[in-house]
Amino acid sequence: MSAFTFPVEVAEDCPFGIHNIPFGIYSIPGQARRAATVVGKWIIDLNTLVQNDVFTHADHADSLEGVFLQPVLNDFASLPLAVRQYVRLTIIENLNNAESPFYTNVKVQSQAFVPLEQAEMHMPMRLTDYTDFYSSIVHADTAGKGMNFPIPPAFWEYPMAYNGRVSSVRVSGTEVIRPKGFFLVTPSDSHVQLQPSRELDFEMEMGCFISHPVQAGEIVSAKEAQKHVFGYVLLNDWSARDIQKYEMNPFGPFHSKSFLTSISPWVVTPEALEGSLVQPVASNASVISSHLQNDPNNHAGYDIEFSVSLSRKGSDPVQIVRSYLKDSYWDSLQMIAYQSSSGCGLHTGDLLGSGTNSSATPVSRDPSSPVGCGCLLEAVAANIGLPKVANESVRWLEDGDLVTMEGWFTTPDGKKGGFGPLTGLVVPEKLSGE
Ligand SMILES: O=C(O)/C=C/C(=O)CC(=O)CC(=O)O
Ligand SMILES: [Ca+2]
Ligand SMILES: [Mg+2]
Repeated sequence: MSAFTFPVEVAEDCPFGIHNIPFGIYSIPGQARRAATVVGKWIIDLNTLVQNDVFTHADHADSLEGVFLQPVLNDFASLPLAVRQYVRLTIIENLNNAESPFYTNVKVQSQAFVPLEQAEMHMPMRLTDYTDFYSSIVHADTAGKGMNFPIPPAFWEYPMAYNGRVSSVRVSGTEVIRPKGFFLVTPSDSHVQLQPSRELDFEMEMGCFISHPVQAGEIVSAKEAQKHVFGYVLLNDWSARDIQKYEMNPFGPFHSKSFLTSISPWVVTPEALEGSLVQPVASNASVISSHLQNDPNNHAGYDIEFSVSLSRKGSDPVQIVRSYLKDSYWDSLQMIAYQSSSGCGLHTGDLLGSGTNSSATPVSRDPSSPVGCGCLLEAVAANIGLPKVANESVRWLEDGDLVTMEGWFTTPDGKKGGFGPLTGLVVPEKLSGE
């Protein structure tokens, strides 16, 4: 028997309580990748639950055969919402029942539970498309000043976006190789040179994975978009500001953002976020296209607290950023609606980045407290002093910096839930031949 006993122990600071039940892809040495959820310090292998008849619903059980043996969650994500909700609720019910096979069945006990620290986490989805949006007024205003782009009129009309590079989206823990790009070595130079970025940055974002496709030619309204959401991950849109400043004229970002985008491995469902629903985002109260207008009773205005911590030269991590999703001007349902507007269609596995999540930084604050900037560019542009790390002032990311993002919310039982950490270690650029 495993040490998985009733009642499940979930530490105060653990992101994975009984009502979170995110979905992810894990492996242990010698075994293929497969689907799991997580509670406390335990991975729960989902196919083992299928094989041991935990999911018995007459309408849903058949569709779960083999689905959790896939190396990505796309097949699960494309199942009807009722099936996915049934899986989550059945797991919660079993966790709360001392007589459940989770605690009493020898096979389930010996095969379903894997200590989290023994598992390697992988990309949860096979990505089909990746779009990154622009939804924070504070970010658009402050970072815009840093880039010499005032907030454009379109910002207030729809959630603006650019197309990202699918193959550059990688799971948490992937090293951040310092990117190279073209920019002036000194401002007086007449030509740019290909060189390693000196202004490497992070962007604190949330990613939304699509479940049911939107057919080509079909426009989805924000009011109808919820049924296309599979779930959410944390997303770090690593950005090279020197490359970006040169290349974003007049096109969108290219090399400055296409080297790596990291995501957290656990996909948190909209159901887990229901305890965090607050009011619809601010754009709903202004004049916008009717198909972008949210249903006040079915929107994605969640109260999620984000943080970014930085460790430099192996120092203790220092929380340098704290921001809130509720400060966004646009929500993920409006992003789905806007993405669909051209008739391009959406696919199971499309990833929509929220855009940098920033909140106001109080004018007078303790210099050691985190700032609201969702990226370093904002702090540089607005001359906001970040808390010191390893007794040093922070401007841009240095080789050896470890960046950790977190996102916390309230699960439907009123307890604290989280995404789990999203990390990336900055390593030097590769020299030719390496
Ligand atoms: O021009 C700016 O203010 C900056 C634009 C971006 O960095 C693009 C982007 O990734 C948008 C975002 O994350 O909000
Ligand atoms: Ca971004
Ligand atoms: Mg990126």
